[in-house]
Amino acid sequence: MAKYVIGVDGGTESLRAGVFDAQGRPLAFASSPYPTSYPHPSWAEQSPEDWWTALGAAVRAAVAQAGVSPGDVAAMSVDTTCCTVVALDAEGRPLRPALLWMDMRSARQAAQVAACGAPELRVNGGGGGPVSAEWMVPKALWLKQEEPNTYIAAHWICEYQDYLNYHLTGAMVASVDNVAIRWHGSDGPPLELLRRLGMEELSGKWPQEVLQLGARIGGGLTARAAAHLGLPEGLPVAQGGADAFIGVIGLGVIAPGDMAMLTGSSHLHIGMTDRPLSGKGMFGSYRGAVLPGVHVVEGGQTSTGSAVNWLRRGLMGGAVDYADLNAEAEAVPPGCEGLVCLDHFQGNRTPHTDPLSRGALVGLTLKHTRGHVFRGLVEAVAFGTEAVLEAMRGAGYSPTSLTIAGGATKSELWMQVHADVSNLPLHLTEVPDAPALGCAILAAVAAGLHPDIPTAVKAMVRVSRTITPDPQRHAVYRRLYQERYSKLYPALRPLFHAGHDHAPTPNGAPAVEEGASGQWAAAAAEAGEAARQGRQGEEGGGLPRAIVSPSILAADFACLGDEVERVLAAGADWIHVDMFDGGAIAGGNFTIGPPVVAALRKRAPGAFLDCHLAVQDPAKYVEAVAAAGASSFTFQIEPFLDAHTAQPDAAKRCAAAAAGAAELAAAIRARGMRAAVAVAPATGVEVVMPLADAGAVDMVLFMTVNCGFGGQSFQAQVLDKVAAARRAHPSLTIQVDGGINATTAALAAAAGANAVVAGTAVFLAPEGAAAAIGAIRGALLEHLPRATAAAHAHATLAAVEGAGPAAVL
Ligand SMILES: O=C(CO)[C@@H](O)[C@H](O)COP(=O)(O)O
Repeated sequence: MAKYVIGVDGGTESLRAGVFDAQGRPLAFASSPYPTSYPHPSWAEQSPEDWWTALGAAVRAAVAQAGVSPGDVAAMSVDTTCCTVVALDAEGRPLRPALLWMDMRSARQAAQVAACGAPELRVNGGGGGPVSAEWMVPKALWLKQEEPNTYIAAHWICEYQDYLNYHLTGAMVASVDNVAIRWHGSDGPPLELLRRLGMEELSGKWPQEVLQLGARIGGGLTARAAAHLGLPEGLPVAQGGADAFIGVIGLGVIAPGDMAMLTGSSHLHIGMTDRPLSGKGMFGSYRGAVLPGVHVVEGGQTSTGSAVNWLRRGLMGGAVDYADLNAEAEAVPPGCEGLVCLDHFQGNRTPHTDPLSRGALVGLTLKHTRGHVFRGLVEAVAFGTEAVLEAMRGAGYSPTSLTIAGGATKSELWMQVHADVSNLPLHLTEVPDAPALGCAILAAVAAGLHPDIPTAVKAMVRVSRTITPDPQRHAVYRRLYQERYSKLYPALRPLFHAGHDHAPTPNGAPAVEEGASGQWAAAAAEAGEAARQGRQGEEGGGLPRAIVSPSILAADFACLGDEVERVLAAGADWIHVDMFDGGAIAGGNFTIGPPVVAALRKRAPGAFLDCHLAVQDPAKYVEAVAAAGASSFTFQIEPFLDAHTAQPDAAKRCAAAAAGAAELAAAIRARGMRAAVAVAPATGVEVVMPLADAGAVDMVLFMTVNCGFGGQSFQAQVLDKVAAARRAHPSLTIQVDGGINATTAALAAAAGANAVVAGTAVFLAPEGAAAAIGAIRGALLEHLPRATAAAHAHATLAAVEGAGPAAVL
């Protein structure tokens, strides 16, 4: 009878396969790096085909090294990074590279998800969020908003995990683990959440079947997969899950009260409980993420190993090794003779969930040595874990032990300090490769070598050592924690947040997501800059980006800053600022001037301020509006036409108006703003086309109501002008403004508008701004691709026939 099992850990940079016997003893391991990791220079992406290649190489090598015959292998299982999202066609072929878990492009979408207030969000932080850009829904929403063609074409949107299992077995299934922890799906698909985001269709793109860990997938290995791995066709494949959570099984942490602490550059705390819990400062609980009937709580620290690595490499240039640092730190008494450190070098994941928090060394004197600083950082990490545990205790979860794996197990000092600070015994297990062993356990269950996961864990995981806390040192640390460490963050928070609390990043998204490495944070910042300038989707003449710009004319002016923050958090792309001078062109309404724009810029430094000046003499305000911080300056064309009323020839009158307008547009651009021209409903499209043809403006705004007031009815006849402009300019940003809601946005998008201004429908939405923006954006995304595809076809035809853009109107 076949007696060996294969566990595969699909990590961030490589994939590692292990061959184990039914008692969990490893026979061999083999790793295979992904041949072309991060093929895209700016983002965290991976090629799914690389995963497949690496899987074949690692499994073959591990089986060969173990010296077992393929026929002696009873089953296999795979874990992968979680929230590495792929878009596939119906045959499982990737439509684009996968978005790796650490890809932070979806920071704005994460803020949008968090702001929608759906009941499925309640599991985290006692309902207070957060939602990370790492997770499935923000990433899928990013695809929908930024790459709508791919999103629409995707038959499947799923995880790295699901991709491999599909190619192994031919069955497209999801893991209960991923679905519960990162898809908001403890109780089935999060339908209300998706509805509020205007993306109900996503649940149809997800795998329809969700399997328990250890369940057999389909009919086992297909002939193609068997040939690729060198294993028998039909070999059972067991459902796996997220690497860290499968690692928890490999550590034997499955019973209520158990907690695993996975250490590396960061720390992850994953605990089991027999009842659902929710509280401030912790993630979860996730029902059944590992075992049916068991709930999982989660906490984390972003900078732990990376903080000591910063000291050794960053500060000391790697000139000292850890053995020396450990020895020097051992000689320093607990409390480091007055030095207390904060471990938030890359922000804090839990309990504070504050991406702006930072590390600190407080109480330095000239007698402190590098041994003090090293110990201070180790103590800070252990205190940080205590803060995580304290939040969990507050929610009703008190772990009885910590089972530890990863980098911290290499230092006796670290482990003892952790035990002493938390006052919990620390267990180490025999097999440090916990994720691969966790998969092997699931495979053993699928193969029938053990009847269930708890029995398999008992047979395959063994505690090799326990570190017990010292009561005296615990008492010292308890006092230090209460009197010093726990006071550091609240004291320093105002400093970390100074100048940041009001939208440090584009569109209200969090500045730096926890867990983002510098490279990815920089990429996110770069994206933010593109968002601020409204540049996405415009390069290369592609599909123009869908833009929702709430008009503050419908906001409560008594608390304008709060109102703007509210719609930014709800997912607004731009903020539309109507600056009317009270004249005829503004329908007699006198609204706001540059000082208000300056105040908004201060409050929302990263927001795109889309300023529309319905004024008789726009040139007069270019300086002041630029100085106030506007991102774009839209002026009406009518004053330029009025200046040439004496000209009887209509064509000449248009040309003269266009020349004057082009001069103004150039002055606007020279002051660093985008230039746009607006057309009243009664004004013909031919007046502004020369400006667009000459590339003199960045956007054309077709007013769908007469300027002046919000709440008017949409004038559908304007759409003929929109369609004409779109036919001539497939990639131009074309905006409509007035009477816009999800229904009229759909009409406008079908005609070719990609940007919409909506006041009443967003600020006064009874269903909330996030749902309103989501519905409007959904309408744009649904109808825009066909309009722009037709425009591209039309433009191509016109070019082939030798006609210029103006001729195709
Ligand atoms: O410029 C204007 C009106 O003149 C618009 O920006 C309105 O403020 C849009 O408001 P709703 O029609 O969406 O309420």
